[in-house]
Amino acid sequence: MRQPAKSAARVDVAVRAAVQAYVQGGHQDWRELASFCDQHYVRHLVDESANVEMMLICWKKGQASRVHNHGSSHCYLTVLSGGVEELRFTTGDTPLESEPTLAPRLPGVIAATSPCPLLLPDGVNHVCVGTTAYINDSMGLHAVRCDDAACGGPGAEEGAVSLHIYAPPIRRVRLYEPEADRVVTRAPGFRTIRGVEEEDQMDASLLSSTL
Ligand SMILES: N[C@@H](CS(=O)O)C(=O)O
Ligand SMILES: [Fe+2]
Repeated sequence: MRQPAKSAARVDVAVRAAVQAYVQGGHQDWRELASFCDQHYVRHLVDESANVEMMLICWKKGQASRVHNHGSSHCYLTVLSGGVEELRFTTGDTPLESEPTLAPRLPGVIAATSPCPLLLPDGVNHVCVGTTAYINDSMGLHAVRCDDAACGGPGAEEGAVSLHIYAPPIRRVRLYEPEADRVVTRAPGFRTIRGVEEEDQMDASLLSSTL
């Protein structure tokens, strides 16, 4: 992230203030956009500009993101309902020679390289309602999961809903797949954009609206 520290600090103050005002205001309008999918977590774009994008992510219990980066963006994750667990990873300092490899045939997939670097666990955060977590690529990678352990044990909620603000919008992510020994580059998709369903994204098996 090539951004002066002062400018990053201004973004940080502005985003946190806006999010906290929204949370403290007890707004419920996000519920109109929130819908879940049985197969995987889903992303709903609320709005975007050249500098920032805002989305809701709906997680059923047990659903998780794979280990990923955030395409050089600032990433703010605020839980609106339920709770999620964030597992952090680093890849260590060793530069790794990587070669192109077979990429999965899924929408948005751009390329894959092998091997997958060793993923070193770097902490666990439980993000509860009203709390904001922050990550960028210089801090490492993460995988997020919704389960009963995340916050407060079994609840009546169907799962969790989180509000994500990425600055600038994320156009490419890297997905780390140790089981396939590869790193996949993908353009992330959405289940809905400003409340309108993305028709080509409705086949859950294509993982289009997840990373
Ligand atoms: N960064 C992920 C959600 S999370 O795991 O932070 C996404 O945009 O889909
Ligand atoms: Fe993420």
